[in-house]
Amino acid sequence: MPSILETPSNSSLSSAKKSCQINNWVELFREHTVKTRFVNLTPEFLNYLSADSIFLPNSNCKTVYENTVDNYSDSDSDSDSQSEEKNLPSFPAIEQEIREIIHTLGGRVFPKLNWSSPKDSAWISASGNLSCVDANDIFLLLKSSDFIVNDLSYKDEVQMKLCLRKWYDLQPSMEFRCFVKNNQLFAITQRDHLNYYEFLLELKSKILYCIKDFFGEKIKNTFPENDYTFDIYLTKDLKPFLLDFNPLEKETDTMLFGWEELRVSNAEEEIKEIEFRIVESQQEANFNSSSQMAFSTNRVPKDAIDMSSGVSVIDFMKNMTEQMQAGLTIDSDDEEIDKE
Ligand SMILES: Nc1ncnc2c1ncn2[C@@H]1O[C@H](COP(=O)(O)OP(=O)(O)OP(=O)(O)O)[C@@H](O)[C@H]1O
Repeated sequence: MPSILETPSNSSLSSAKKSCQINNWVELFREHTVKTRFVNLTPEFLNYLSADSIFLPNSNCKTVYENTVDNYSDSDSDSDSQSEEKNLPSFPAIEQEIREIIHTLGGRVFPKLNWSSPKDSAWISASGNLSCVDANDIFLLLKSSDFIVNDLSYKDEVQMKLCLRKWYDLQPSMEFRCFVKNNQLFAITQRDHLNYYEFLLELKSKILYCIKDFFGEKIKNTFPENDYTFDIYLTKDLKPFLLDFNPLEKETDTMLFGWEELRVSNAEEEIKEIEFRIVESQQEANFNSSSQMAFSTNRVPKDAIDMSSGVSVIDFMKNMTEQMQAGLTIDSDDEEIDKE
């Protein structure tokens, strides 16, 4: 499997990389993707995101993370922390815009920048996933993620945006990554390649048919590139929704395919058969999980968490767990994407 995070070899962006920015494609597929809003990010805010240590801006709203740190503060350190607060950056306009968007999108959002979500930092949030109910939830996830660091490395070349998408409790079994070369769909993989979903074996040919149709009717002549990947979510009625585009480049995760297999695949000729891979047994899922553990490089943030109050990561996690057990997790509202 290719490594997901690779430092760009040079700073110029490929055409596909440009087109795959969510702010560049979402309008083209408005009817076929989830509700999305954007916040323009200022240079000051980008500097804050790029700064090494994890700290939250001066703000009125508090996350579980901040409450945890506060719990550890004793009275001697209170005045110190008050004077530190004065030096913290603050972004009231961005926070206000985020609050309004969260409200418009129904109270919970999924955050990402131009290309990436902070999926490697879900562990730090109280919910254990990427759902955010206020601005500080978003800041904490973005500040803790290596994928976001990678997006920020392009900040001098593109206008960086914070993208907020309406939150849905998606079924990982129904997500598929599809590969396009020379404007032809030639391969599809189950996106959650670490789990075996027996029911997919029976649905496989229907799913293939749905994705093939959707590609031909909605994507092929609309997306302005010839080589790329797209991610599809199928509702329980097998209605396709677009989740994401990525360049057909080595930095994109290829799940059940090896990069070399895709690279050498000859899509110059007309594709007669699309290769569709799903996990076919529990043993295969176990094998994929153990390989993922062995080669994983993106599971924890690369920088140690700099907690100025002196709370160790272990104490922090312990306290976080206690708070979660006390009921601070966000409940699912069972909302389905097909109710849109
Ligand atoms: N609106 C949403 N609500 C809830 N979960 C979502 C939403 N959008 C995406 N997800 C989940 O987050 C995962 C990652 O989403 P997305 O592809 O947008 O992020 P990414 O960082 O670009 O990932 P990749 O690098 O693999 O392309 C998806 O596979 C899906 O499970």
